[in-house]
Amino acid sequence: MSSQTSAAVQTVKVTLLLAGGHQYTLSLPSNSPILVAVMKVLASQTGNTVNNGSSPSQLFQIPLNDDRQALCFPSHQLIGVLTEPPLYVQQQKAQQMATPAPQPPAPVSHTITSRFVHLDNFLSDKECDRLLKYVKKRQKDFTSTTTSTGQADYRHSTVLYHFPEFSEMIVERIKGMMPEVLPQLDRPLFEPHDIEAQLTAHNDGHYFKLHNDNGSPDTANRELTYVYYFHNQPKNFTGGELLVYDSTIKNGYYAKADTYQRVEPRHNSIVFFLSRYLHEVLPVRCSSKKFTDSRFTINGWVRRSS
Ligand SMILES: O=C(O)CCC(=O)C(=O)O
Ligand SMILES: [Fe+2]
Repeated sequence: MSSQTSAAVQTVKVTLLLAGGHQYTLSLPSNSPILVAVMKVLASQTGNTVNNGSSPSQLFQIPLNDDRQALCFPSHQLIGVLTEPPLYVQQQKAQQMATPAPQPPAPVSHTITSRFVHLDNFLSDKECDRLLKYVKKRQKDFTSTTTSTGQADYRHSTVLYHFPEFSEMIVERIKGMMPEVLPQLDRPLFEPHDIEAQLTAHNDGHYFKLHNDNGSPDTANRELTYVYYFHNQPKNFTGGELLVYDSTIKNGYYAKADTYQRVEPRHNSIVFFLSRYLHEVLPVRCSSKKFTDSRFTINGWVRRSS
């Protein structure tokens, strides 16, 4: 599991001052990769006493308004940054930036790579054993999954909705991980309004086709999806990888790109990603067809208040 701590992370109000007198204000975690990139660009521009246009421009693509919009601009349009509380680029770093090795220009791409955080060893060995014994005992309580659209053949798996022996512990841990996970997904810290949890089993031939997790009015405030993977040892299925698709921006809205991030359902690992990302679960092959050999998950969603 990542050892990153949250102690120094705070929300920074950032106003981007752009060429032509434009400005945009957004809130970012102080360790946001976007904020770091913006400050680096400024520092590197300071190093060129006269900006003769020789330094390569990069394309900034910043999600705004809960991802309903994106602000895109080439880095040479960035004139200054107003931060509250004040942030200063360290002088030494700025000087290092001032003499950069020549770099090839960054390719201008309209594909936005989807971010995800995948952490191993989420539970202790003892907890995993207890969980595997628990699912075996509850096998008869699993029911077939459905989708909100009711579309047949869109999803095949079984699910257990009520499992307080584990769901309460998992939800508390997920909550405690928010300060570590959100900055890595470039999202500001927020107090979760609710965290849902369900226990799923994918056996032979099961899958979940392309979907997002917040596309209906009753799911619209889902911000993060988490999936905790576990299975019998040795593993007795193949497939079942999670594909998280990248995005492009079409007419100011996010759309699916052809590229994706592939997540292996590793035993005792947990993955976090934005619920708006399109994703799918590839078919599972489990020749024994035994329930206990399934690809198991505890998965759910972190909701914000509105
Ligand atoms: O099992 C997985 O890897 C993902 C499950 C999923 O996408 C969902 O339940 O919405
Ligand atoms: Fe999903």
